[in-house]
Amino acid sequence: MSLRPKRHTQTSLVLLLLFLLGSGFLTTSLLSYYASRDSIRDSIINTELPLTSDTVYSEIQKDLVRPILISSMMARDTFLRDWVLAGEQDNGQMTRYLREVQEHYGAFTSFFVSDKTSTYYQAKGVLKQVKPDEPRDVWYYRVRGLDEPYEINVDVDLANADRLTIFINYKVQDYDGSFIGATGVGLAVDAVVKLIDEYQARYERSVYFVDTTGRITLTGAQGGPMGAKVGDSLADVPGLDGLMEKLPTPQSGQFEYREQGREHFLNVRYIPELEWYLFVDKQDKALAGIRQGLYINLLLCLLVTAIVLTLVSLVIRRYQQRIAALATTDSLTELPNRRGFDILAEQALQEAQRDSSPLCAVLLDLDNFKLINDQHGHLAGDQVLHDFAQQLRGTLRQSDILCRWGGEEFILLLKNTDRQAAHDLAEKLRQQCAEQRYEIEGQRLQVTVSLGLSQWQAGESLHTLLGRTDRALYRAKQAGRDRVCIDN
Ligand SMILES: Nc1nc2c(ncn2[C@@H]2O[C@H](COP(=O)(O)OP(=O)(O)OP(=O)(O)O)[C@@H](O)[C@H]2O)c(=O)[nH]1
Repeated sequence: MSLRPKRHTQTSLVLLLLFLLGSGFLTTSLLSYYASRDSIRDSIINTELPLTSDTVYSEIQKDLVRPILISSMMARDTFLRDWVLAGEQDNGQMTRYLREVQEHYGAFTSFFVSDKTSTYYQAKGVLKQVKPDEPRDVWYYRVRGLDEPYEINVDVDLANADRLTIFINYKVQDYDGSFIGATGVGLAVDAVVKLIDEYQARYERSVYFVDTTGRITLTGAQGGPMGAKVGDSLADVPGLDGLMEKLPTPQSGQFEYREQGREHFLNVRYIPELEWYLFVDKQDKALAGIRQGLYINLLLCLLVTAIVLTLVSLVIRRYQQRIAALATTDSLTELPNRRGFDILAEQALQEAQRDSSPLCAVLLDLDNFKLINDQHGHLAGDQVLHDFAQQLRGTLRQSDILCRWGGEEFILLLKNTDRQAAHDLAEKLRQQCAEQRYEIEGQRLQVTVSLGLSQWQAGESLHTLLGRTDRALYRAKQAGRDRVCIDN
């Protein structure tokens, strides 16, 4: 015998819980993710990057701008100009002057080129004569035609075994403003590259310089963004499309862009002395960290939701089964009640219809039960009912359906049982009951039972079958009780 509870209430409750827990967890996880992301982004954009940029800028001031100032000072030096105007008499004086500047200010090289004699002076003496058709001297003739007072040029230094050098080439003019030569100092590029590497290591940022046209002018030893080299244009560097969208031509400001799924924060600052832009680029790692935190968080929420839902559905299912059992079970005899019988009988009738198997119904009614209650009390009556039910259950097969029909009346559905077999069984039950003695409070009570029996006819409804069975029972009572009557 099985009584199955319906599942749809449980499913909708579980779905509701899933929705509530899921949306709750998702909302809190996303809110905390966005809050931390915004605060990290805010701190990087508004504090960290500008601070780094300021620091790098001030170091640049010291390391790159200082040579410009020195060169500017040399160009305005009265000794230098007087010496040139006096006809460049004593080379030793100029050489000493350049050596003093180089040593005192820690420059890599120092030079003066006279426009009148085309002589290239440096700290160790006269280096050579500059010539317009010599490719290495192009810079000089360019400086001569400059509108601005100076230029910064990255070039090889003949005086220092052709080392790559940043030259500050300053125009020298006499007291009337006529061009009389070019002077300045040089800074070894590898020293500047080392400086950039130091910034990058210290601040964990990518630091490089770009000129006004977007061409990379100076990078660390590992190159610029995506390994780009000096001279490359940012627009031509593969993978920087995100940056180019935000910043087609260099300009100062804060920018955010994506490169191969990675978030970048960029601070760009114009250095007027160099006419270069300083790029300080931070590839975000903190945001990737909190994004990973979000995924772990969501995974945990999913796990908790799954555990909670599993537990809840187990509990619900258990209680549903309990409630269903309570609703369909008679508490005194622990047999199915009428509601339980309706479910079981419906299934039994369908089986009989499908298999064309015989099925019999038997109604059992204890005789003169009122007397038991009246003479021995209601509790004794309860005990008799309980013991009678147990006795019946013990005699019947597992497949037989036994229910308490109400009061002192029971109903029995016998599957795969024809009228004759059912009658034999009913007779056996009647005899058993008549022979049984119920031990209650020291007394041995005896009851008899009347039984009405009928066989189900194909296509017949449960209601009709029970009506016929009830009539058979009535006849058994009328005929004097303690007997079995079969409906014809
Ligand atoms: N103790 C007890 N008595 C019950 C219960 N249900 C019904 N009864 C009693 O059973 C008695 C049935 O009485 P009647 O319907 O007159 O039938 P009867 O006395 O058995 O007489 P017949 O059925 O005609 O043989 C009533 O007194 C009910 O109160 C129950 O759960 N416990």
